[in-house]
Amino acid sequence: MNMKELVENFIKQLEEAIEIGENANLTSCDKEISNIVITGLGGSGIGGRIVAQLIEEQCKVPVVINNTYDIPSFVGSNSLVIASSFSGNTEETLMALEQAIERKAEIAIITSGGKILDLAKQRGYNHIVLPQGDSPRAMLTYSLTQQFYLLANYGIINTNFKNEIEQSILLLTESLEKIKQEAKEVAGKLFGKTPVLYSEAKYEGVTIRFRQQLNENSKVLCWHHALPEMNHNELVGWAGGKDEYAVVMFRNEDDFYRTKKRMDITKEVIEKYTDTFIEVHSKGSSRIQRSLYLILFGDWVSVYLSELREVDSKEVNIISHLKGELAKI
Ligand SMILES: O=P(O)(O)OC[C@H]1O[C@H](O)[C@H](O)[C@@H](O)[C@@H]1O
Repeated sequence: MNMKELVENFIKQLEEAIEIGENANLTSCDKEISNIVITGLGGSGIGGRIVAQLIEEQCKVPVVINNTYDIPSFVGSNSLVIASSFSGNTEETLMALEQAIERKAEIAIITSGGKILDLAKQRGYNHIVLPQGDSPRAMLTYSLTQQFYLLANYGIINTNFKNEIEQSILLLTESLEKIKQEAKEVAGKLFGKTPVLYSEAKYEGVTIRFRQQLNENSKVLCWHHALPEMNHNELVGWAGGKDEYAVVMFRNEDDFYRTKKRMDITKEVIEKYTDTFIEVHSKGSSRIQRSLYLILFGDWVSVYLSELREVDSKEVNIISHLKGELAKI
């Protein structure tokens, strides 16, 4: 499947992801979990980051997102370490996992195969197996959904997420044509420019996902930042702004009221320096729904922009080259 077909499958994947989670064979643990580390890279790390933000209101223990070889020194026998790797062979994730095992953490794994699945089976760790496929970033629906199932298994969150994902499926199905149309328009405005992506802090994971998709699918450089922090540094940097930069600001009905005002003022400031400032308003009655809405929107923008740029949205040859070079060491 090409990337466009994979993005086209987003809603279907979500349905399948629920089924996989429902049928997962998970065991509970007696330990009291005092902290959680979600470790993974790229398309497999971002699901954890987004979910960590989505559960903020009900999760009573700290959740740390880890995107590197090492794990934080606080990880110990009362930690839950969730390792997410679609291929199951990403070296950073495997090394972080080894350390978590040495520290006797509770381990849970999300993967479609590879070394990590072998390890999970050998050692009897809780694991959820995703369907085979390619491009981990096109499998986000699965890895994100399974994060919820694992967290619910350990009693970290309640099971309301299932209903929320089902509601999201309805919302996305209803909104799909509008999402695609708006995404196409936004891609047209981003074409030939450097995208700059903003959102409120609690939606930063979703904005990072958008950046990653523009990087890998559209093959463009871009950056992101979140409010209010952006107001305390980057806003000043806009003195060096120009029309070459195109801003996309995600706006959500649950953005904090003071931050909404900040967004309005930020827009007024930035519009003095660039003629492209696009506001995208999410839809949905919950944060899960709004997040999935924006993720799908961003995925479509990345595909449409790749078409305008006449690049293959799926290939990531440069990453394969990098991995090849690393394999020689
Ligand atoms: O999910 P994994 O197999 O661990 O892959 C993690 C990352 O690896 C590579 O860098 C891919 O090009 C990325 O698209 C992917 O997200």
